Amino acid sequence: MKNSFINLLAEQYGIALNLQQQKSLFHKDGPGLVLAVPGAGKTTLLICRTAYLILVHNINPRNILSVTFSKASARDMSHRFQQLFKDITPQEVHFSTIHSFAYSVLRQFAVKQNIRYTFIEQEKQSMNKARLLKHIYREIHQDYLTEDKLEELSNAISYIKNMMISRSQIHTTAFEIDRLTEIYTQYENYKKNRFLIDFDDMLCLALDILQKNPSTLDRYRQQYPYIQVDEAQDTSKIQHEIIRLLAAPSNNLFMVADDDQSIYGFRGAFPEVLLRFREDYPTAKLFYLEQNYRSTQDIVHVSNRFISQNQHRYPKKLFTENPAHQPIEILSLQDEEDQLAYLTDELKHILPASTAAILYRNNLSAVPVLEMLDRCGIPFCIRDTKLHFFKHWVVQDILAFLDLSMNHFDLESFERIYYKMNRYVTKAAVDYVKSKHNKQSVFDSLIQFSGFPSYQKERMADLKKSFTELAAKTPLEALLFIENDLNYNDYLQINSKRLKYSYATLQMILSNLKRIASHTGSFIEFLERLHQLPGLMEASKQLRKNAVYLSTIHSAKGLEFDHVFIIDLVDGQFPTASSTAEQAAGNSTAMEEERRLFYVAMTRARSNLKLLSSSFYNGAPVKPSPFLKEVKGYISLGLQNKKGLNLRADSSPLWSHIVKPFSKKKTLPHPFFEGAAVHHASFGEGIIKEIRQDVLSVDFNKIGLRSLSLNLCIEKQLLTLIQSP
Ligand SMILES: Nc1ncnc2c1ncn2[C@@H]1O[C@H](COP(=O)(O)OP(=O)(O)OP(=O)(O)O)[C@@H](O)[C@H]1O
Repeated sequence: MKNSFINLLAEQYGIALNLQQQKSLFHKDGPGLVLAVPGAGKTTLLICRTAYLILVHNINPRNILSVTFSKASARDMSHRFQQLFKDITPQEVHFSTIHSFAYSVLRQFAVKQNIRYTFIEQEKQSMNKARLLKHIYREIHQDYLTEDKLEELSNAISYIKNMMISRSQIHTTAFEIDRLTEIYTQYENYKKNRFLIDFDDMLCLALDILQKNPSTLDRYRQQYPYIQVDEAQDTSKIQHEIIRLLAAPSNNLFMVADDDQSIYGFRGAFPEVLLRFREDYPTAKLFYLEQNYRSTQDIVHVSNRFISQNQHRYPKKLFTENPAHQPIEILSLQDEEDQLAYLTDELKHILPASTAAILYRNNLSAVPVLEMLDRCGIPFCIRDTKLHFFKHWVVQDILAFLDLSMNHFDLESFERIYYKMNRYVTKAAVDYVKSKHNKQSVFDSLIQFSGFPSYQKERMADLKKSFTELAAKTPLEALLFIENDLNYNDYLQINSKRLKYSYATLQMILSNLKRIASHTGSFIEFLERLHQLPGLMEASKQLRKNAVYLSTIHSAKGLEFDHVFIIDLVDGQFPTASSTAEQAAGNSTAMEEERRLFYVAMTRARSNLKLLSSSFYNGAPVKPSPFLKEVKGYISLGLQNKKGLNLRADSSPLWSHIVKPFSKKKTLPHPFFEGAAVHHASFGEGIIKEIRQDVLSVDFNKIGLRSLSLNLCIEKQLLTLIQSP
């Protein structure tokens, strides 16, 4: 029977399962855990096993509960099953998320009890989740909750529920949200009294119903004697609890997971269940899928070595029969500008564009990339919707500076920024300015305010002058002026801790703004661009064909591309500074998750993997990500194995083509030379300090030393020669 099913799969459906896949597929009764590597055919296995249970064991599809973590995976499984096996049964074969199973439990219960639950996430609600959390936060803290802090709070609430943390234990969590227990309690009370539920309440309520109603639990157990779980590494503690309860006592539980791809710790994923599966189910069978069908040997070899450094994992031997293609490339570029120029150049040659993806750790990295791709006419598709950059308060502050410079009567902008410039403007002075609103400009009111001593009035006159000067500047000059001359940078640096932001993040936001500003000639153009980019981003979601894919690594899970570029690989960004600090203090949990994240990123690539770092980031010198050094070592080991040579990585000729600085590119003919005075369309005047192939280092009068792509300057006619020295 078994053999004929395998033959049927091969002959009729064109699926030649390997021996490891076959072994796990034949596991029918009792607990089984399949540990798989990336691209090993986990989903292939699950849909084939579903067909096997139906065809060979005559199990009614209604009696199989197949669940996975995300809606996208459930849809993918369903689609793939339908494509292959739709003719094997007249019954519908279901693949769903655990949330959707929990919802069906809740719905049936609610109908019986005559309760009407409403989802609080729904936008139409007068008090939806976001509004409610903002309201509670304001009541408790007398302060506004920003969009990114809202996301953090929302994640914290989700984590508490998914990890089944009791209210009395909330204070033990690591979230940096003051009075979290109080916020959580008020949020829960508000919902409870109105039969409102959020996404994770479905899980809490379903578990509660199953625990408290033995007859209901029994009914579900009888309906689903076979349970299959895909992506089990992403399953949270409460989800595992629901599954554990349902599967008992027969425990016909078949879980497929890659513990090395568990990257949702912050949302409550609980892969520990996998690590102690044998303790929870002593009769459990363990299976391995170690053959990768996706990537070339180079990628598989390096990824395998890299992930093996984690301690808390099931050791696996990732291998592939795919050929070697070309070694992974590590590119050390000068700065982000250089990185963008490199990407543009590479992407021009990749056809169709949809075979390429640009992946990043932090979704702020997307901003300059999408701006550049749009400018260069390269179509892109961006999946992540939670990019708060354009609404961020730092961006809003900068816009208020610009607005006030253009309209000295703009009281709203003045109130937003007056205390962010270190100009000692008192509350009484602000009240006076308000009382004179519409009659005279805010600056004239400040100069006239009788409560100020004469030296302070002089300062106010200077401030007026500064804002008049500001209005005459180019957008980039204006941003630099706000940062430095109007002390906004100092404000960010001094207050970042109090505002619970890392200063590096705030700098990155300013940096992104400057990059956008550098490509615009006037305030209006700059404002229009800021307005246009979120719209382009939204519209890009519809584009998939022939568009480069931009994604955080988290959102790229499960996807694969011929060409993968992982960008911004600098120390402190990836791995994050906090994971490095925690590791130094003896706790490697966060660092292990960073490593898994990097592993997920590398294993998205089929054949071309490029890892990009830079020497400067946000204007400051940085070190490359320590992950790169490690990867370099593994690449060279791979080369040694292939060639049977014992070469030192940094001296071998083989090595030199792996570390390929961008500056090795051919440059177009140009009139520039070191020492020449030049004028740049955005950065103004400066002196060329160095020309190394395509990298031009210019010391600008206004912004200091910058590295530019020479080719880009020539192509876009950005740079002109002023005079010889
Ligand atoms: N036995 C096999 N022979 C040939 N190709 C296979 C086999 N099993 C799976 N594949 C192919 O390998 C690729 C990866 O399979 P699948 O998407 O199921 O992997 P996965 O384990 O879910 O990957 P990941 O976890 O990295 O997202 C698919 O293109 C699939 O068709």
